[in-house]
Amino acid sequence: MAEDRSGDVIVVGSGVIGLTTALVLAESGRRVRIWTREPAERTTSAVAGALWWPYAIEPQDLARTWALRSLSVYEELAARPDETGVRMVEGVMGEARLDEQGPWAAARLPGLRASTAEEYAGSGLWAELPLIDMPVHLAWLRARFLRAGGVVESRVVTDLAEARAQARVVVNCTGLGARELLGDTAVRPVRGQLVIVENPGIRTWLVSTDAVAGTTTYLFPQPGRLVLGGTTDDGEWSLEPDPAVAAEIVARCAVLRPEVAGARVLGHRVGVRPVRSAVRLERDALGGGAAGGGVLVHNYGHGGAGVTVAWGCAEVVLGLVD
Ligand SMILES: Cc1cc2nc3c(=O)[nH]c(=O)nc-3n(C[C@H](O)[C@H](O)[C@H](O)COP(=O)(O)OP(=O)(O)OC[C@H]3O[C@@H](n4cnc5c(N)ncnc54)[C@H](O)[C@@H]3O)c2cc1C
Repeated sequence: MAEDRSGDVIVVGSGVIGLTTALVLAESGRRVRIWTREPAERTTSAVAGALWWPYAIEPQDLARTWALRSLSVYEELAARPDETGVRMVEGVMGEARLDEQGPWAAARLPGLRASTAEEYAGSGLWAELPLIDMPVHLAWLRARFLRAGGVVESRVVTDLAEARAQARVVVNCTGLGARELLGDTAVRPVRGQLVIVENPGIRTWLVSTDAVAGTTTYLFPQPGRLVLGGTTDDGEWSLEPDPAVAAEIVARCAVLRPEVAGARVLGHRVGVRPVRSAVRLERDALGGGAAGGGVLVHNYGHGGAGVTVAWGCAEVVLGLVD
C-alpha cells in the first residue's frame, strides 16, 4: 500500500530562510522535517552582520514588501532580545536620502530622518532598525521549530526527487547550494569578509558606501563584540579570511570611528551571499502536481538580505504549498 505523505513537508536547508520557512509551516500545523547539509551555525546565515535592510536583493519592490512583513515580526521579537537575538538599534545608513526611500520606509520606520553632521559626515538616514545576533537567533529559530514538532536531519540532497519521494510538499531553501542542486547559474557567490573586534564603546550601527572605491563599510555593535565589514567579492567562493583585507576593513572603519583603530581583534568571519538576478520564490511549474501529486516550492537567492526578508518569504511559501 502507498505511504500516506499528505501531511508531510521536507524543507531542504537550515539557514535563516530554511529555518524560518520550516517554523512557519510547522506552526501552521504541518509535520515538517528539515534536511540539511550543514547545521545552522555553519551556514552563510550565521555569518551575517545582521542589519535589517534590503541590500543586494532583487526584485526591489517585492523585497521591500517581504522586508516590511519581516520587520513587524522582528519588532515583536525585539521585546525578548537575549532569547531571540533581535534588538532594535539606532544608527546611520550613509548615502541614503529620505526622498529616495519613497513611502515604503518613511511610512513604516518611526523616527526616520536625515542624519546630522555630527552623526555622519556625509548625507545619511538616521533610523532605528532590527540588528540581529545571528548565532543566537538561529539557535532560537531551531529551538522554536523543534517545539512545534519539527525534526532536523543531517542529509546532503543531490536530487530533489529524493525529498519528493518522501513528502507531498518539498521546499527548496538551499541558498547558493541551488546552483549545483538545480544547475541554476543565475545564483552566484558574492563573498563577504568581516572582522570581529572588542567594542570600544560604540552603541549605534553605521553603514557607509563609497561609490568611487566601490566599497561598503559598516560597524554593527552586537553583544560582547563589534562587527566590522565588509567586502562584496563577486564570483568568489573562498571561506578563508584574507589578513590584508581584514586590516583594510579595520582601517576603513577607523576612518569613520577612530576609536576602532586600536580595538583588539577577536576573530574573522567569511560568508558567501547567494545573489541571484531575482529571488526564486515560486511553486515549480514542472515539479508541482502531475504524476506524484506533490508540490515543490523554491525559496532561495536572497543575496545580501536573507535575514531582512526571511519572515515575509516564509509566509509567501505558506500560501504556495496547498
Ligand atoms: C558577510 C555577510 C554579511 C551579511 N549581512 C547581512 C545583513 O546585514 N542583513 C541581511 O539581511 N543579510 C545579510 N547577509 C545575507 C544573508 O546572510 C543571506 O542572504 C542569508 O544567509 C541566506 O540564507 P539562506 O538560508 O538562503 O542560505 P544559507 O544560510 O547559505 O543556508 C543554506 C542551507 O542550505 C543547505 N544546503 C545547501 N545545499 C544543500 C544540499 N544539496 N542538500 C542539503 N542541504 C543543502 C546548507 O547546508 C544550509 O543549511 C550577509 C551575508 C554575508 C556573507
